[in-house]
Amino acid sequence: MSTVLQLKQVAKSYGGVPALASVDFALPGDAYISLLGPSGSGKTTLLRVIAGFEEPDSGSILFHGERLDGVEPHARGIGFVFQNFALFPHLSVTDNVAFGLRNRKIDPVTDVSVVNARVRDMLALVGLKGLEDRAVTQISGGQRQRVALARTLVTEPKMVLLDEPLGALDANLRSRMRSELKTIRERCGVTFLHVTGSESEALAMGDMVLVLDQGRIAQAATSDVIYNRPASAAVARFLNCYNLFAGDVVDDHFVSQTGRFPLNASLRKAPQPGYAIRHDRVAIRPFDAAISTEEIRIDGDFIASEYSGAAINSFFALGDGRVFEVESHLSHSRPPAFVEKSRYALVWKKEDALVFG
Ligand SMILES: Nc1ncnc2c1ncn2[C@@H]1O[C@H](COP(=O)(O)OP(=O)(O)OP(=O)(O)O)[C@@H](O)[C@H]1O
Repeated sequence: MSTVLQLKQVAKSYGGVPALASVDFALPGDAYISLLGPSGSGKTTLLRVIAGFEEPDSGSILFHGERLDGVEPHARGIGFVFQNFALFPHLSVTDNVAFGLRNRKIDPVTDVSVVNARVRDMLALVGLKGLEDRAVTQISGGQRQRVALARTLVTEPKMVLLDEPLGALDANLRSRMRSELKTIRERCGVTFLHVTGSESEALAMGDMVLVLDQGRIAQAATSDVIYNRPASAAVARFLNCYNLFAGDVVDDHFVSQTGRFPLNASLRKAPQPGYAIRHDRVAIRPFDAAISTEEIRIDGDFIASEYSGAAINSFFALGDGRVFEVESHLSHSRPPAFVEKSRYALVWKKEDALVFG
């Protein structure tokens, strides 16, 4: 697949503090890309640099093989959808969408019948037929999101950047708009780069997921690889589904404050040593249960459980005061009710742990 956008060692600092330390990646055409990172990792800065609202201090950005240095934002052919949608409140749905087309700096469209036809097609594409004359103050949040998208897409950008596009919507609408956005992207065939702080959104939407950590790409891979094989303890932490231990690899053990975990062979190269076991890879057994030689056990005092539809998440206090989480999927069997403050064995297979060293 051809490369649409390539960043090489892009860096940007504010007042001597790096927001982007050194960013390298290449994005394929016709794909949905999620950009995931915690608050302050540089996501918005990265989008602004790609869009041309900020110039990088160093490094290069190539769009369809051409360097973008000094190219004005409106001349880049890159659309931008803002988190708060930035619609004109006094204009109708149609006029909001037409605005970008009539007023763009390069090649504005002045023929009314052409504008009307393009806007009509675009409103149909994003599912807003019938709402053409409504004021944008008289439509729902999800519909406003679609107007913002239509207004960007009508200018036929070669790529679209979306900054937390679902952040302003309620939880219900957010999950509906995930599949809407993916469908709309498939219809128009351009690459979307979607910034989000939500790991579930990033994994659900991205054909490829970029994980940003302290101004660097910590991992770029498919959702499946990111989820099952995070490249570092930092990536595992952002996924919110791993218990993590700091410590060191000593001979064939990982030694942490909580205990010494025997290792199986594979060790992943990473900037920091760490040990990770996914919440749903852990079994909760009675305190007096025995384990096999292939298993690892730690003890924890039950704190509480949280029911979340398809799963129950149970929390345990470890000897060092840390909280350890176990996810039991209800498609297996429902776990018994655990007794508060009672001690249980928390057991996993050696081979299920990820060990970074
Ligand atoms: N205009 C600015 N002036 C000074 N510092 C800035 C500016 N913009 C961003 N920063 C700093 O750069 C770093 C990265 O910020 P950025 O907004 O890109 O992060 P983010 O990942 O988008 O965060 P969030 O998810 O909270 O929006 C932060 O430390 C931030 O304080």
